[in-house]
Amino acid sequence: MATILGQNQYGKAENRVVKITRDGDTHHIKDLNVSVALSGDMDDVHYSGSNANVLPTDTTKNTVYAFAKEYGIESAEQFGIHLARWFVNSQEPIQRARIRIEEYGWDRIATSDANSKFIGADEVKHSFVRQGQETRVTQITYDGQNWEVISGLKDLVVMNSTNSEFWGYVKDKYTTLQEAYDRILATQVSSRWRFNWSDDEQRMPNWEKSYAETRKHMLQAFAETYSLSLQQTLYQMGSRIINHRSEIDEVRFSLPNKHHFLVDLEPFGLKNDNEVYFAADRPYGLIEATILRDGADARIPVDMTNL
Ligand SMILES: O=c1[nH]c(=O)c2[nH]c(=O)[nH]c2[nH]1
Repeated sequence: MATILGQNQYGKAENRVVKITRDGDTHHIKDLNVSVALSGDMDDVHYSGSNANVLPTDTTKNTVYAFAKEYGIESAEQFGIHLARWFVNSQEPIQRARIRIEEYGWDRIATSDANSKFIGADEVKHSFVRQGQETRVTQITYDGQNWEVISGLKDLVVMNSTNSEFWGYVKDKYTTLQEAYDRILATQVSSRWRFNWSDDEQRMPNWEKSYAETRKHMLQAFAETYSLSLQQTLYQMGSRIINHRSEIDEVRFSLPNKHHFLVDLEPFGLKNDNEVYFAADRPYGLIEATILRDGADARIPVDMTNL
C-alpha cells in the first residue's frame, strides 16, 4: 500500500442544546454548542469501509441531548467530562474523546427600576437577554434644512422560556406544524426607530437617555407580553416605545424566530418535560413590521439591513 492513514477523528460538531431547569416558576438556562470528536481503532472504516467499530455521529448527537436530560448541565466542564467518559468507557474501539463546548451566557431581563411595579412577578423569572452581543447603530441625514435621525440596535438576543403559544393558524395540505401551548420564544432583535426631531432650533432629544429607555421598554414589553405569536410580541414592543417615548414616531423590527425544538427522548426511555431543546439556526421564521405613531409617515426603509 502506497499510503497510510494518519491522525483521524470523527463525531457530530455543533450540537446546539438548550436546557431549561424549572425551579417553580423561576427558570434557569444552559445554552451550549457541543462538538464531539472521537478517535481509536478506526483504520478499517477508512481502508475498507467496514463500519464495525463506528458509533454513528448521529448517536453522539443523541447522547448529548439525552445526557442533558439524564445528568442536567451543571457546568460545561462537568457536562463534557460525563460525555467524554461515556464514549471512551462504553465503546471498546474508542480510545479518545474530545468534547469542545461553547457556552452562551444569558442575563435575566432587568426590571429593578421605577417601572418594576408594572411587571408581573413571574414574567421576570423566565425572560432572558443573551450576554454581550448587541450593536447600537444610528444614521443621520441633513439636507441643509431638515435633519432625519434614525437609531437602533441589532443582535440583541432575547428568550422567554414560557408564556408563548402558537396555535389556531391556517392548515393546508402541506402543514405539519403541531400547535404549541407552551413553547420557547427567542429572537435576535434588529430594530430602527425614527426621531421626530428635524430642526436645529427645536430642543434636541437626550440621545443617550433615549437609547437606554427605548431599549428598556423594548425588553420589558418582550418579557411582559404573554405571546400568541411573535407578530403580537413585535407589535407590543413597538407600541410600548411609541407610547413612552414622545421623541420617537416610528419603529421598525426585523425579528427572526429562533426556533427551539423539543428533542424526542422517548427512544432512550426518557421523558422530555419541556426541558431539552435543539436550538436550530436555519431556516428561521422572519417577522418584520413597522409601528407608527398615528398620523406619522413611514420613512424607515423596509429593508433596514444597510441602514
Ligand atoms: O410566532 C409565530 N408566528 C408565525 O407566523 C409562525 N409560523 C410558524 O411556523 N411558527 C410561527 N410562530
